[in-house]
Amino acid sequence: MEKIDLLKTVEYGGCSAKLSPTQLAEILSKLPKSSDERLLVDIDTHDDAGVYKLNDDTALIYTTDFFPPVCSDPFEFGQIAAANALSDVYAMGGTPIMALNIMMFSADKLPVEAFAEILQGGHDKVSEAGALTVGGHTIDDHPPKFGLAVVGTVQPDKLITNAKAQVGDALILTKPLGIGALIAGHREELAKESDYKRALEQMKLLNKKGAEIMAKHGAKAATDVTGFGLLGHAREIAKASDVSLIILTEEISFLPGAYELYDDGCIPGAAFRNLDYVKSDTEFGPELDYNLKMLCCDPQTSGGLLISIPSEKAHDLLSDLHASGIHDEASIIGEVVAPGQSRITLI
Ligand SMILES: Nc1ncnc2c1ncn2[C@@H]1O[C@H](COP(=O)(O)OP(=O)(O)OP(=O)(O)O)[C@@H](O)[C@H]1O
Ligand SMILES: [Mg+2]
Repeated sequence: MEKIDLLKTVEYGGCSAKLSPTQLAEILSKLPKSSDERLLVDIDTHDDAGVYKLNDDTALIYTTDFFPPVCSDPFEFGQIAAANALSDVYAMGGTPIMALNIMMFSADKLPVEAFAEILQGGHDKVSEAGALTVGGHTIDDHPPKFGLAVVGTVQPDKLITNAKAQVGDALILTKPLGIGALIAGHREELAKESDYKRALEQMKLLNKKGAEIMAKHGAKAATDVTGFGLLGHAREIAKASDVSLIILTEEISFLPGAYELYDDGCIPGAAFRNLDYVKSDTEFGPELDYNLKMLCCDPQTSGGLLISIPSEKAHDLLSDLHASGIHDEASIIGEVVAPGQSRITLI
């Protein structure tokens, strides 16, 4: 059988395919609100998932994410899409328990083997997460899209949201930035193969361990960094928590090759869209390097966790991330300060 290349089916894959955050925010602001005292997290705070309290011991976390191919290999695409969908449960401090496959695939346009391999890849990550695939839904559509709807659980008093960052907290990012750069660079045949492979590994890496470590250290606020880039998702934390954030670019880890790609002008369109979303309430330091500024808007697919934790606990949390052996590049990238004129200051 001829090797299937899913990237040939799309222009924008992965989380770069998300609707612009500016348009999404406008549409959501007009949606009728669901109100119920058991609803612990709703759309209002643009958080990673909805959360519903069943009783004093258990709340349900409910989320979905799906997108077009972000890589060539169907099995790997399935793994990445599933890792990305599961990530929202981890960002809320929860444990995924069940998943449904969401699949759009046209058997007229692609060999059905690709369909099976995407599902196998998804199943592989759902199993690694310790959750169960319990069904799904498929419609005929091209280019293909795949993702999950995931249900997780959390003890209500251990719930982590994007609305609980507090002045004095330190900000920790668990994975390096630059995934969007490497995907675009690979498509343009500008990225080194080894650098691109590194990006694939980061996308496949579950945020499970990072989430366990942040829960162990009592973090109260977090989100996962995906299509809106570091600044877009940081802004959601700042707004929902009514605080401001100072982010230091020199403390951020970037994937090898990402800076060089941006320097060569290989910047995904979604990075400009993300900049547009944050620029009105972000202050950029006068000496900030242009490529670093844009990399902070780089669209991530299955990116890391952005954690807000009291500063006195931050170093222990960071040590545990490094000791895990899978988050060597995690770092403290900034701090939470009282709300000021700008939601974010990027230096
Ligand atoms: N079609 C929609 N209808 C209702 N709410 C939506 C819709 N699309 C997005 N949202 C809500 O908008 C907010 C932001 O969504 P978004 O998909 O960016 O976040 P997310 O679920 O954390 O995904 P990711 O982790 O990939 O960024 C969330 O509260 C989400 O539930
Ligand atoms: Mg999220």
